[in-house]
Amino acid sequence: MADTATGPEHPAPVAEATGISKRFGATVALRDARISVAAGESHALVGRNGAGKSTLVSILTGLQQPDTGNLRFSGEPAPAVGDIDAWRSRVACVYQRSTIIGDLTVAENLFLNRQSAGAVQPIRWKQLRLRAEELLGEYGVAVDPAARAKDLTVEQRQFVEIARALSFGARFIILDEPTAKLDARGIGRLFDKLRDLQDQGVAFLFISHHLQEVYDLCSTVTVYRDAAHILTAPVAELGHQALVEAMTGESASVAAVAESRPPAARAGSEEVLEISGLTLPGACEELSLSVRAGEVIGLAGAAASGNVQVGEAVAGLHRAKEGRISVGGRSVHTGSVPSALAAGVGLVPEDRHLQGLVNNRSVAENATLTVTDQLGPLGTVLPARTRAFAQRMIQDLDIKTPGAATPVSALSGGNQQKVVVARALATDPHVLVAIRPTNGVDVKSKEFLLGRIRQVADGGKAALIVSDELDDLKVCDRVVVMFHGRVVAEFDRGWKDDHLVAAMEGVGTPLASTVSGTDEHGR
Ligand SMILES: Nc1ncnc2c1ncn2[C@@H]1O[C@H](COP(=O)(O)OP(=O)(O)OP(=O)(O)O)[C@@H](O)[C@H]1O
Repeated sequence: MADTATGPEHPAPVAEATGISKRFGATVALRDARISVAAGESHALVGRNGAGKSTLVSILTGLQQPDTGNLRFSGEPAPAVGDIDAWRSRVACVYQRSTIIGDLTVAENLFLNRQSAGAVQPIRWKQLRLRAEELLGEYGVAVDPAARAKDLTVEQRQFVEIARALSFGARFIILDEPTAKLDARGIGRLFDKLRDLQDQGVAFLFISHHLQEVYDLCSTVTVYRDAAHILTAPVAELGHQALVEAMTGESASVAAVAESRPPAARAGSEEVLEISGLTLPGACEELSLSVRAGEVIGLAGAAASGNVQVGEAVAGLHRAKEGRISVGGRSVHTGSVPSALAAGVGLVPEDRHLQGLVNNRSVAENATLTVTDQLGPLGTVLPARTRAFAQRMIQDLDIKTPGAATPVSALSGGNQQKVVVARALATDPHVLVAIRPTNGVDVKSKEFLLGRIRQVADGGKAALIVSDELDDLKVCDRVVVMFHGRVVAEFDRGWKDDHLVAAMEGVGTPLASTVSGTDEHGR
């Protein structure tokens, strides 16, 4: 920004970073990058997977030191490394993954390490709870201070983290993909809260791969590409196409996946996946669904709909109380992962951290975990074959990594997700169950991933995409919508966004109706 004058009329930016460079070994994560967030501003930071966003966040929050560059908060130099309290009073970050401790109560989490006035004074639990109640009340967060943190919803947990940040005095909060695990209503409530806080002078740096959220929430946007700052502009002056072009450096149309019409499933083709009368306690009741060879079916639903559990059950992760799941006509023992694997089910799990990756292992090992039997004779695993196999996947899915031997933990979030998808595809599954497969993946890489899932079906297999992301669902031949454990609607290709969203929210579409037509893009 050209105007750097400060004073009562022009307060210094709450955060300003200039000339920031950071390397990890041979990887340049940031090159002479910059950002400036004004007081009370809602500023978006966008870029493709691996562009350097999370690295910037770790520098802005004092977790990592830049190799070069300057960092100031409200005009003052950044605190010394390790002065945690000083950093906390300037900036806080709400991550996609929780930083609060599940076994502690909300009150304990809020006042962790500051329960009592002095080291020798005992903790007064009742007082702690009252202070927590007061604090949560002040920021309008309706959460019981006595509740265990692990029992909170993602949304409640984020609100607690925001309240905790504000209570340290921070007036600058970074949100790193905060909506990734929220459904539409949860996102709406989060945005309402952020707007309230913004009215009170709190500034945000908002990171998201959902560009519509940038338009809905932010006034300014900064784009990083290949470790460098590309532009900063008022959101209102930058159209969607221009924003994507800045992110990708290409002028290609962004809507390639949505607009490319995949071939319809072959009429009369065999049923590859059949779910009949499935009851999973607490998740779904008497649910039936079938997917034919050549089909990609969407199983849509909001957070409590049960769609994720149904997908997981197909992969053997949940035992059914009643009902049957069969793949290629063969029954799968519900609750048995080996049985599902043997039947040819591949899974992209919901949480790549909990169910997906082995962090300290290489990209090659992670990508080939499911196919070790193909990597050498008689139970041996040949490193050269593993590398070659992984190399193909790295190219196939456009995974940004220095090499196949790089530990998967050194990859950016979106590239880790691609490794998870690569692993599921490696087995050449008969049925691919992909749960929110493009979570954390940038707009361009989404095309690759969804295109690859489409190819599974086009090759005569079947795919089930379990998601509430409209972009994920647009590649599907048919979308089945669940609400509170039951199928409430079914949409053929060409559905309208608002109809599908309404069905996921449990309004509108009557039970089992089939809705089709032309969507707003004329498809
Ligand atoms: N600890 C690390 N060790 C080695 N390389 C790293 C490390 N952290 C990040 N990198 C590399 O730095 C680059 C920037 O990664 P970063 O996580 O900042 O990207 P990002 O823009 O946040 O991506 P995403 O959208 O996928 O989250 C990537 O090439 C990544 O592999």
